Amino acid sequence: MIDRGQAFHEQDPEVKKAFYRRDHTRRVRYESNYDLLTWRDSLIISMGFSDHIDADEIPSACRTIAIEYIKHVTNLGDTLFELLSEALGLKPDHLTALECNNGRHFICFYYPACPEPELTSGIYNHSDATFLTILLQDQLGGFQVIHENQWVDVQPIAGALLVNIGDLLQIVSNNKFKSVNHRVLAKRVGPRISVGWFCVGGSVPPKLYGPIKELISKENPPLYRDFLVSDYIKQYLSKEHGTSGLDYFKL
Ligand SMILES: O=C(O)CCC(=O)C(=O)O
Ligand SMILES: [Fe+2]
Repeated sequence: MIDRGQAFHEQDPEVKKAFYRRDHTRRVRYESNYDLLTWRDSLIISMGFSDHIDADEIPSACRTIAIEYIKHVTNLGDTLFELLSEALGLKPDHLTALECNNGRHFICFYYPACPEPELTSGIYNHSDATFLTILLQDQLGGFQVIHENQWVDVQPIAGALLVNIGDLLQIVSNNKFKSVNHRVLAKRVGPRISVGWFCVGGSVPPKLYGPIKELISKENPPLYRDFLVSDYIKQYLSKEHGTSGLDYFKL
């Protein structure tokens, strides 16, 4: 997947141009220098509105492997949601019944070598506005998480996947799970390739989420108000970089 993702990003710009769009309703799109604060390009396949992927829409450089990868990572996500449900003391299908595994986005990132890495970042400090994120990274390194107020390198391990809890899972679990702040450093060496699988929950028709009722009691009152994923994302995007939308939904 890493090799074919790199192959897509290293094609002639004329070929990539066909996928370049800023229209977020498009299911397959290529973004370059999206917000100028990040030193990376992205190939996005959104399955947010429907699960069906039209193979012809996916760039031929990575089509076969991307379809295969999405199938496997979606299965893995389903299994993780079962385990996470059980860890909360709920039935295994609880989180999938809430459609936390829906609203999936596959993104293949390309972080080019950067001549002045101290002036930018691969992706700035943030937590994900997702329920769950599964990442595949190459061997270059640069991914860091905050641990005890310090940035700690997450060393790549060949064949390993990185799983991050996102803000939305923190809310529905009423803080039993915590989303993690992370970033990717820009580097003089590159490119770094990573592949993310993000799921932001059911949004068609819009679904109201909030702390799971079974986790609420007199001793554990709800810490957040109910919200629509679209409202959460709107709030998240309106914030300064490095702050999540969690505070806005706190009771
Ligand atoms: O590229 C990576 O390894 C992480 C990307 C990331 O954190 C994000 O896009 O939210
Ligand atoms: Fe992230």
